[in-house]
Amino acid sequence: MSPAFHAAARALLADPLTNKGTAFTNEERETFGLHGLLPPHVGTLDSQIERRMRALEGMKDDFHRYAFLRELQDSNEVLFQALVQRDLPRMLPLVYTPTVGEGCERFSEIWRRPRGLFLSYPNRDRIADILADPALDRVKVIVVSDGERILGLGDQGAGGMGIPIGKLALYTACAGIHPAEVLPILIDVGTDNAARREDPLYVGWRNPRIRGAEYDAFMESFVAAVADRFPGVLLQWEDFAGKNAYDLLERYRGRLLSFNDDIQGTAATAVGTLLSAIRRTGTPLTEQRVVLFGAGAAGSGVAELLVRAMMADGLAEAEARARIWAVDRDGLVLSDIPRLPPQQQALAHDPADIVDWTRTGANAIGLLDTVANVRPTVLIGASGQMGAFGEGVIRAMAAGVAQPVIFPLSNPISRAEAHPADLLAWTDGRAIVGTGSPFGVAGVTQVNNVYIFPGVGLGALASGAREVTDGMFMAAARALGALGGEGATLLPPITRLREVALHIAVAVARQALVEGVATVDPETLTREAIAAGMWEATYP
Ligand SMILES: NC(=O)C1=CN([C@@H]2O[C@H](COP(=O)(O)OP(=O)(O)OC[C@H]3O[C@@H](n4cnc5c(N)ncnc54)[C@H](O)[C@@H]3O)[C@@H](O)[C@H]2O)C=CC1
Ligand SMILES: CC(=O)C(=O)O
Ligand SMILES: [Mg+2]
Repeated sequence: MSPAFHAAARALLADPLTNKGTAFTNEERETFGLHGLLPPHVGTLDSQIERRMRALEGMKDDFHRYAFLRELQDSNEVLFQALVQRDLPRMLPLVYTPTVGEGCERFSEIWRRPRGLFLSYPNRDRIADILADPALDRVKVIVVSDGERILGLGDQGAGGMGIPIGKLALYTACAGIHPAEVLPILIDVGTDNAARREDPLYVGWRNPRIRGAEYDAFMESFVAAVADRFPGVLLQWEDFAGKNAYDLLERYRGRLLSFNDDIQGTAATAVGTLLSAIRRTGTPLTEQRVVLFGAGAAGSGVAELLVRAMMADGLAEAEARARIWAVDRDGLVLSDIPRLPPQQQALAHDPADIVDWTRTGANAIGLLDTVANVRPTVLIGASGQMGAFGEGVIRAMAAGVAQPVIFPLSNPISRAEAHPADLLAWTDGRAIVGTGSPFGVAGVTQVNNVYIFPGVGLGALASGAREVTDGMFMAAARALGALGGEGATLLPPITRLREVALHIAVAVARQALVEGVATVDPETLTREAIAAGMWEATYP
């Protein structure tokens, strides 16, 4: 064997996209010169899964399981995906929320080998060169974050890369996007998290965050380079903080096929779940009274899609907005509060609306007073504030409604507004509860945008959409809501996420056709055709 042949054999094993480990057959070992590099046993995907499951169960905690699975993904993509897909309810909490939160906080500690791209500010003039890598020729889906608002855990800098990696693992697991077609990107413009910067192991750029015009110029070069290198790529903005989340979405949704998962994906998830919930309670959407706690990207996204859904059901815009109340860090969002961010101005009530409210204090109106006066049928948390839904608030809500719908959406578990078991206890089991992360409490639905983004992405790509419209998210929400749940839960179980993604993809693709943003022949856009394009985790 020539030196080149030996090198090629090693490269085959080193590349997670080609490595089959012990599952290389004897013929393949012969052809590719793998004899000796592998032990003599010829395994199967099943036996490999069994071995990894045993290793996983022997580990001391979920963080180590997360690190183990990341290493497996970096050594053998088929095996990683087959393992994840075989037991999604067990694996999702390990590769995604809640464990991915700790995975981001401790990203530098478990850094082993590269995955995806780090586009750091010092490399701002090299973006096109970096993207030119032929290994990226097949990329169809990008998830990008700048790490500033990682779940409810704040600024994690370069460690935020755990989120694009996790989201894209789910694009493959749920929407069947081939692992060679996904690209996680971390925009490293520094971090304002001093603990990260001062950590000697930190792998990111040790600099306070670049902001303002420099940041905008950097993002502009990034988008221009992506549009040039990957025409038609679907780009998902993820876990950007505050104003950047809105600005990037609005600035670029017409230039790139793109959406913001925290604003739009979360909105479709929450509205879809709510549509399922109201089939249980029997109260129409147009009669719901909704209190949102935390009116940032996720909360305001939910509110705007709710307004749209209520208007579709017959309310005037003002009537819909009158039914939604937002509480943020300065209390009830009112139009006379100075310097409200634009997304909150749209949700603000007139102070005249509350003149006859009973109040427990003279200052800002908090959640308890809001709940006591609005008597909401629905309470949604997207604040990242652990325990914000306390017993008093929940009992006040439950006093006014037979089946309170309560969704503490914040992730990970350490940031949830309430523990679902408490919500059930304080409402004598009457509450209909949905949480962002899985708590393992029977009858509680996981209300997480993983129910939406894989299907929206798949539908947008399948239809060759020129943009991802708000109508496509509304269609996704309705499709999700129509699926309903099993037993007390509102959505299909996690085991069925692949079916859910396909179902949503079909609805999204049809909506793209209706709105005239699809570019493929409508005849070809069948459920069967979309399903046929979904990659299965088996060895070639
Ligand atoms: N379940 C799901 O699918 C999703 C859950 N989330 C979760 O929602 C949370 C928020 O995410 P984003 O909206 O993107 O963040 P964000 O930072 O845009 O919004 C958070 C909002 O909460 C407000 N807030 C902070 N402290 C508060 C307090 N003490 N009282 C009232 N309001 C307070 C902030 O002022 C801000 O407006 C995170 O924990 C995130 O993990 C986000 C997206 C999807
Ligand atoms: C689920 C998600 O996207 C988040 O918590 O940010
Ligand atoms: Mg997110």
